Amino acid sequence: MASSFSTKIPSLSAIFSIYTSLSAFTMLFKTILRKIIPTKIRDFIVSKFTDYFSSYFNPNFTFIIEEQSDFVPNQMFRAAQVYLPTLLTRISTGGLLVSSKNLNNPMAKPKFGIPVKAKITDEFEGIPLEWTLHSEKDPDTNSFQSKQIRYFHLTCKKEFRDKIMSDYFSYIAKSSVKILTHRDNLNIYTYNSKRYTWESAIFQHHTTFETLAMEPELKNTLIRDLDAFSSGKDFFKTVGRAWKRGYLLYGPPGTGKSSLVAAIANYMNFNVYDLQIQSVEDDEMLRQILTMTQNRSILLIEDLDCAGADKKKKKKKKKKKKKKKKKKKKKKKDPQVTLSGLLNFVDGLWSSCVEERIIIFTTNHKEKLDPALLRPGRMDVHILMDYCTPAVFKKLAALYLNIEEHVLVERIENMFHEVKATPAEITQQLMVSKNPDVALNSIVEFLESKKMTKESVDSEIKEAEA
Ligand SMILES: Nc1ncnc2c1ncn2[C@@H]1O[C@H](COP(=O)(O)OP(=O)(O)OP(=O)(O)O)[C@@H](O)[C@H]1O
Repeated sequence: MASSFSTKIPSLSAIFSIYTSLSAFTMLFKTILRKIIPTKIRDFIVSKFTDYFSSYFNPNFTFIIEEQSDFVPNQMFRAAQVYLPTLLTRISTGGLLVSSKNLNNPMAKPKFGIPVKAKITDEFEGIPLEWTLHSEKDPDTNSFQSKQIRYFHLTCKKEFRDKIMSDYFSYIAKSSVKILTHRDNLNIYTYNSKRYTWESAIFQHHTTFETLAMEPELKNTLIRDLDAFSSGKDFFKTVGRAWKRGYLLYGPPGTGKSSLVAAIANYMNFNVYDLQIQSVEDDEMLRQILTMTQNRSILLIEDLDCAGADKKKKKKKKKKKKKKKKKKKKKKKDPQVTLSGLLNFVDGLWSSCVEERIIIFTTNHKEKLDPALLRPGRMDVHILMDYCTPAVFKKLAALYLNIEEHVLVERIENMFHEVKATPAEITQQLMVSKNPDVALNSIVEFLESKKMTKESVDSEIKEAEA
């Protein structure tokens, strides 16, 4: 029995020789593989094997939702950004971001946000889900730039993948629209070109259509226009137009253009993106900046005549180009955004990258703007915010002094035929006192002195001409 057992077990030297042959064969095989198969193909095969085995054994499936998709903001990322703060109580790991941006009210309730790497659980029709926000430095930026790439991971069990794809994402999109429609605070954003990002602050401008003095007919027309825009999603789709509306507000300084923007934002419940176009380097940067804005928002470009969209600047630019050929100039400080770059967003292909967008340009000098901007179809509505008229004055007096009538009202209204005053100037006088006699007399004095100054300037001009 002992002898038959010993004959079945190979000797130690036999095992060693088999091991040596196998190792030699493996090494030879590896060397041949390395020599015959190019590195790229080898890596591909290895990664396929790894993917296959890891996905075979991993019961989960992960959706990756990047902030930018093909250089355009990913609407699903935005929807998740709006939706997830409603689930903050379900953060399972990590902490919470706490911030308070309400400069006007330090006692205001702080806002809570999702930190990077924190895990948030959700449940959809009984399916457990887990969200995680990730952020990495963009490998395409150099060491002086700090651009980050952000993306969400949404993980579920593999068997629910199709259900999530078909129903959950549309649920998130709908929820985010609902949340945005009923938001408590509006934000105003300004672009930080060093950090490549829009920075926000709470927008607390109290001007509404109630407190804005405008010709009543003009105000009503504007409100009707905004209502039609707001409920016009299907209409815009049917006629094949992007769901956006452009307003050009023009008129002298102090006539209420900025106040009107605030009234529109409050009426529509839209955030405001206030773009200082002078700080935008070129059309490419403009495209990137504007595609980072959100739906249901106002894009505001103030003082457009100072922003490279006026006729003179265009001519100047041509001259500059010629000069540049002769002599290389130092860094240019003029904005490089071209009119066509701007128009691309007003009515070009890029205008459709954000939905329910209001674009507002303001200018003190409409006559200086390039006619291309004023052509029909470019800015849908042109609104003149002008010097005080009797109707505007009556509204201001009612707002500031709570009066409908006064002996001085007619006198002041007649004075507006002889001397121009802006609503800003009139409100300054109305602030002098809450007593109507004092405040209205102050307006009379102010208008008299303005009239005298105007008359003396006119006579000086006449003398100089003579
Ligand atoms: N139409 C108006 N109704 C009520 N208040 C007004 C109106 N116009 C001006 N005001 C008052 O004057 C202030 C300055 O007005 P606002 O900044 O809106 O004018 P603007 O036309 O935008 O001026 P600018 O062209 O210099 O930016 C406002 O804060 C507001 O108090």
